[in-house]
Amino acid sequence: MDARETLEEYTPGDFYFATSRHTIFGSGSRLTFTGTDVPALGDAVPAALAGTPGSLAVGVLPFDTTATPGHLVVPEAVQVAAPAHPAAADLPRMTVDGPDVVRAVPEPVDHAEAVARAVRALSDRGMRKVVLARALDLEFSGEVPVKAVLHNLVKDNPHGYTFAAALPGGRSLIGATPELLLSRSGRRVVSHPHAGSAPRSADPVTDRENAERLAASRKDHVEHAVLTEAIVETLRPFCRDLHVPRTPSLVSTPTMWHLSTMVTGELTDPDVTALHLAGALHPTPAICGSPTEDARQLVGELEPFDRGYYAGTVGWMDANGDGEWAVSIRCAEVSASRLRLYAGGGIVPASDPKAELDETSAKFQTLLRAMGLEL
Ligand SMILES: C=C(O[C@@H]1C=C(C(=O)O)C=C[C@H]1O)C(=O)O
Repeated sequence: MDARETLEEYTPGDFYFATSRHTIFGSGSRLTFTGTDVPALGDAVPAALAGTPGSLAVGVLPFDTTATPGHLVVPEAVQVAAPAHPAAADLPRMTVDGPDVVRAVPEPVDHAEAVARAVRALSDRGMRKVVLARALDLEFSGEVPVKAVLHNLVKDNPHGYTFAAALPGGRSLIGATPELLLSRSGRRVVSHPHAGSAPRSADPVTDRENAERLAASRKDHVEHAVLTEAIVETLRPFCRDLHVPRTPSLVSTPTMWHLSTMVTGELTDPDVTALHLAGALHPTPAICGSPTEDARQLVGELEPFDRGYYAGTVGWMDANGDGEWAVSIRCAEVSASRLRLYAGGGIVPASDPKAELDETSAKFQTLLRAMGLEL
């Protein structure tokens, strides 16, 4: 089956994960693992897969792994197909009828106010960074056309990780993220953290200027360094060799510019699985902050919703413990006729509330474009 056929076959409830290496498609569920104890999930999954070569577990971990259950399944059927791109770029766009209602949660002015409070809290509490998110709630007259939105997301995003995964209660998580939390292939591990952002522009001159301003932004480099340091600190004890570029690279998605750092390492103990490592890294300062516990607390104080599976991780693992776990951002949770879309940004002492509000609006574009919406 090629990547295009897997996309045609997809129905909500299936698992779809398109990367530049392959497209993983899982349907049905032979076994389900759910729970708030991530290390226990990390033990149960390889035990269940052992002895069944070629089998995979796929699924999601939430932002708050202590409050919301991780949800993993062993699909009845798994296809590992070729990458969706470049062929997917030539697919026709699917039409998505617009929603009847769009509601910002919180109102944009209140998000900017929360950012201002976060900046004060960082200095009062001696913290380095917190990530604040906001949401858009969309209500459709019928079922949300998840398949069409996924199709357009795949078409629009040649790089990164474009995904759809089942959540408890018949819900789905769909999105296209550029950020790799962790992949493991044998002893080789890779993490590709992203922090520091600027919007893309249809005008090439403005687009270049935005990129150059980001590359030169002290504030964004500070935001990025907090993240990379945390990733390196967590991975170092597991690795006998860790390669960390000295300076971040400028990378882009169709909607955003980012600073990113490709961290690669060699595992000391080959029995440490991809899920184990993803659980150790999560929640990184890309989506939570630093120090982690203080940031988690501040997120709870300032955001008027539960993040659910946004800012968690989505991916797969095989019987050998190899796998890929992407950071679940640029995504939406879908339940029947409702869709909640999330976007957040890292706040550091030098952050400006209006710029942070604009950054979340730009990050919403990944999903909004796939729905044909201009908001
Ligand atoms: C939190 C999000 O994105 C994260 C935050 C970034 C930032 O603050 O610059 C950049 C990339 C992501 O790690 C999101 O898209 O919702």
